[in-house]
Amino acid sequence: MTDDAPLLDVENLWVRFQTRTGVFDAVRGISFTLGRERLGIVGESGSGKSMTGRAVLRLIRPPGEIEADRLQIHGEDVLTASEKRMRQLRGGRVSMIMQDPKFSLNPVMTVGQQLVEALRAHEPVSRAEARKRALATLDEVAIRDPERVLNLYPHEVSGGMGQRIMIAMMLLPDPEILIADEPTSALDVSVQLQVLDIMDKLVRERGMGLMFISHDLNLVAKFCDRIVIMYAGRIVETCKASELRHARHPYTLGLLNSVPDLEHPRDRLEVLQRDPAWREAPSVSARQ
Ligand SMILES: Nc1ncnc2c1ncn2[C@@H]1O[C@H](COP(=O)(O)OP(=O)(O)OP(=O)(O)O)[C@@H](O)[C@H]1O
Repeated sequence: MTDDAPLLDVENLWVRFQTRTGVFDAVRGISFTLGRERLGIVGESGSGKSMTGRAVLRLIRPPGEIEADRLQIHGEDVLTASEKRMRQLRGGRVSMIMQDPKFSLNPVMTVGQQLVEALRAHEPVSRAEARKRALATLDEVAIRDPERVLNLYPHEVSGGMGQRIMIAMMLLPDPEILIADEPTSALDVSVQLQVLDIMDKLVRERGMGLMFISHDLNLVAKFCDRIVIMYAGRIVETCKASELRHARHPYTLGLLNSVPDLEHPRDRLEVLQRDPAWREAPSVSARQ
């Protein structure tokens, strides 16, 4: 590991699946880096966002295959790491938050048991110490009465609280990188922003790198420092969030215009027109 290495360094990443009808490339030669910043990965369904996030942790299940010229977590090669090492990295240095906490939390263990186990899997701490840290972290994600919540089972908590518990669990081992894959899309709109705010605050305070995967370009623009736009497994455009208004690619413009805006309602929403040439254009590099 070298200290000046980016937290994530990805060059020419491919994710491919052998299917009955031939080879399908879900990610087609993308390159990006992640520093201590909030990087948004945006694109429509099927554009390869989730596969990119999963590939970083080598979580692509067979028959899926990963290929890359470089795939490094803070200077460490993911492609050649042992499975044992990958288990240490997952949930240790790199945490991943998925869409729906109900599927990520174990239904037959209390919240407290899961938080304690999650921490003890990565650090040799006593149960008492792990419990203390779990309580402190629940407090950080704005959960009132954390003592009571530790004794609850996942079905006894609301979606918003479940997702905050997941965030607490992922942050307990103090990761350097957080990969959040549509972390709030299963939540009510009112709870979404609350959960995002908490995540944002923690990422900033801890100086972590965040890879935020979402189909919602407007949300990502508010919440991230830098944006990568994916289409058909490639990066078609990348820019600072603050410069999104200068975006040029018609796909990016289409994504910006294809969502309803309550402040500026329009009679008709634009239909995203696709040009077959976008598929074939070379991927843009989002390395810094
Ligand atoms: N086991 C598989 N075999 C073949 N193709 C697959 C397999 N798993 C995923 N894919 C394909 O890979 C492509 C990229 O999927 P991915 O989940 O990364 O998209 P996404 O951009 O995250 O979309 P979503 O927002 O719907 O999750 C999709 O077209 C999907 O159908």
